[in-house]
Amino acid sequence: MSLPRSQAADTAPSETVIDCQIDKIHYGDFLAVRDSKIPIEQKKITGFIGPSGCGKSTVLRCLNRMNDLIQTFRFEGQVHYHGQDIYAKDVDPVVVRRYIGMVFQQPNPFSMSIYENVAFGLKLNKFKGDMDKKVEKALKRAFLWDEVKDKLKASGLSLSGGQQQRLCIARAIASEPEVLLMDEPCSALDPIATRQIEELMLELKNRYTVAIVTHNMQQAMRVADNTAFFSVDISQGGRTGYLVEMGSTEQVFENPQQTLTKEYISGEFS
Ligand SMILES: Nc1ncnc2c1ncn2[C@@H]1O[C@H](COP(=O)(O)OP(=O)(O)OP(=O)(O)O)[C@@H](O)[C@H]1O
Repeated sequence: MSLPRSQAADTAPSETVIDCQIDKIHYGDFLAVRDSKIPIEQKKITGFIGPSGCGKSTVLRCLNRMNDLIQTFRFEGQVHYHGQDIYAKDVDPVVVRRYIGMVFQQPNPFSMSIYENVAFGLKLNKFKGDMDKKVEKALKRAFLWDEVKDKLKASGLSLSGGQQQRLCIARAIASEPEVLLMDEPCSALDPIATRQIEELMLELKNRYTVAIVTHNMQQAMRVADNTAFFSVDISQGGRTGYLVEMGSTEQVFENPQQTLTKEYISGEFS
């Protein structure tokens, strides 16, 4: 089974690559997210913002079925990747994650060499071509090659936090996904490493479609083309996240349509 992928050269830049319609997401009996429609546009960075617990990470992880690994997780809705529902019965989540890769909050290189970290997914996918070339290309695209080219056999864990996160990005892009999901990729990093990752994201969007969860609104403003603002509904006695509004980052920050968005943004900036 394979999933369709964009022919980048002959598609318009604003094509929707992932169209996510969430009706309900439960963890056990807990309704975590409801009624949210989130289109992810090709070769753009989409930022997810909102208060703690509003479901940003849950929604992001839905986009490549990463939540399937949680036993209590239940999804009602559809996530269409180029029109194909990735939650359909015959779709293998492992294949989904080959097209839609993920980078986590804590840099999590494997306890193996820098080279092996990048080659890991390729070996898993039984890549038969020139591995050295692939590893070099991924490390170059992750802006890490110059810093590690003379120590590829050193442990990935010997790198600094920022370098480890760039290594994880290299690992994620080595198998050429189309979409990269990033769950607060800078939250464990200092300001300099954060800035490097932000610059890298801006470069990556020339080749990849990116969605990022961030707590940092300035970061969303710096990197995101589109922004989705989520909030928490406590009206029924629960704490259920939902999408309040989504649009271009400029529109959401400068001309929000919803009072909740206005209040959240002005609260953060005043
Ligand atoms: N594995 C899980 N089991 C049970 N509940 C969970 C699980 N993961 C998340 N939740 C709950 O789902 C809701 C949404 O969590 P999520 O982590 O997606 O929110 P978030 O907006 O990313 O939060 P934060 O900004 O604090 O990281 C929260 O109430 C959280 O407690």
